[in-house]
Amino acid sequence: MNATIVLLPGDGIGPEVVREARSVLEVVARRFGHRFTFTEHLIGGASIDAHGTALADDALAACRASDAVLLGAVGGPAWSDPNAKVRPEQGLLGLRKALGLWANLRPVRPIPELADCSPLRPERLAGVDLLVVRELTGGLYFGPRVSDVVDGRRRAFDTLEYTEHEIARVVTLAFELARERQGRVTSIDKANVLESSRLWRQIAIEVGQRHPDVALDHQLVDSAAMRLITAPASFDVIVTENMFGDILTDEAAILAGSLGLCPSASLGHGPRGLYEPIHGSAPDIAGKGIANPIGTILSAAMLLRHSLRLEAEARAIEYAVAATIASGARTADIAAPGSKDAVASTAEMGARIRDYLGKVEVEAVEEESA
Ligand SMILES: NC(=O)c1ccc[n+]([C@@H]2O[C@H](COP(=O)([O-])OP(=O)(O)OC[C@H]3O[C@@H](n4cnc5c(N)ncnc54)[C@H](O)[C@@H]3O)[C@@H](O)[C@H]2O)c1
Ligand SMILES: CC(C)[C@H](C(=O)O)[C@@H](O)C(=O)O
Ligand SMILES: [Mg+2]
Repeated sequence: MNATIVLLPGDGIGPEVVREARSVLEVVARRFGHRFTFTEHLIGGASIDAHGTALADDALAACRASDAVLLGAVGGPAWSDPNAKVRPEQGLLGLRKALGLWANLRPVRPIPELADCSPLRPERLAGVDLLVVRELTGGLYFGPRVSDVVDGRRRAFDTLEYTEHEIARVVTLAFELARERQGRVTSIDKANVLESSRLWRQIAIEVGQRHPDVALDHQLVDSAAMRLITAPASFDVIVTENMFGDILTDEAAILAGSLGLCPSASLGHGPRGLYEPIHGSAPDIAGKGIANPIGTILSAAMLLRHSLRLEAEARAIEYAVAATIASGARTADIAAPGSKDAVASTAEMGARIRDYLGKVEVEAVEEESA
């Protein structure tokens, strides 16, 4: 197939990890006989420096015209002045909104060989396989906001606002995805305090009534944060509002062993999606060539699966990542403490994954995925 993929490397480690994911996609194209056309654009701080805006019109137009977008990360200390008029994160939020990407899928499935990397005991990690469906274009991120001075005192507020429609579509998607998995949805809210959460819970119940084959339970976000650590295997699909989902998924990433391992897919009504690792620009390690590229490479696999409907190709990447980990390759973030094994750079990890991809038996993977 022919597909146009826009690359938005962004800031910090973004360009380092996107470079590896692009090379992985190029190997997939060669092995499976596709033609992927890549165009690259600036976003975030890099775009502010070049154009004065976090996402220029031509970059957005290219994303709109593409089949899928692969993004690295935005942000960093150079653009973090609280008084700044323009911020890198506006580029990412604007892109999600402009493309209508209201659902963000964040799967977490710990790899057994990496159990040592997690601060949790291995028995707690047994059977963990969860998917967070995070609402992505509503809530505190997009509600009315004010920062002003009243009677000589500074004041600021953000608004957590949701409509019935915004909640229903993302909760419905969570139920549909649960049907393909273990058939359980946990809706996470703060219904003991927030009006928006009480509406969220009512809608979740109504959507649940239309999906009687899927089990629904509700949890309050504070105790859910605890249960993610004490009983992570009790979750199948989690659905939650934007900010809760942001926070809970960084926490859940630690079940996998590192933030650097976790991919995501942002989807709306059509096939076009935005794919990005859940981590940020990691200013503390940027430029050192040591970032873990796996979250971005697995995001590229999600791109193939969800936007291009290339299931066999997506699985081939996932097999290659699993084989690479099984062979002992480790970037610094997933190296066993005190391990004497040579630690792989970002580029070495990418190259090892591509080597395994080169050995995948294309026909066997295609048959298995059919
Ligand atoms: N999607 C995005 O673009 C995105 C996501 C989160 C944060 N951010 C931005 O990134 C900047 C830094 O935020 P932060 O430091 O709070 O979070 P971060 O995710 O950038 O980093 C948190 C910690 O995880 C480590 N880490 C992250 N990704 C890694 C990887 N691939 N390999 C190895 N280690 C990795 C970092 O070194 C750091 O110690 C901020 O400007 C923030 O707004 C962007
Ligand atoms: C950078 C920031 C706007 C973003 C978010 O909060 O959505 C990030 O933390 C994420 O998880 O993708
Ligand atoms: Mg986040």
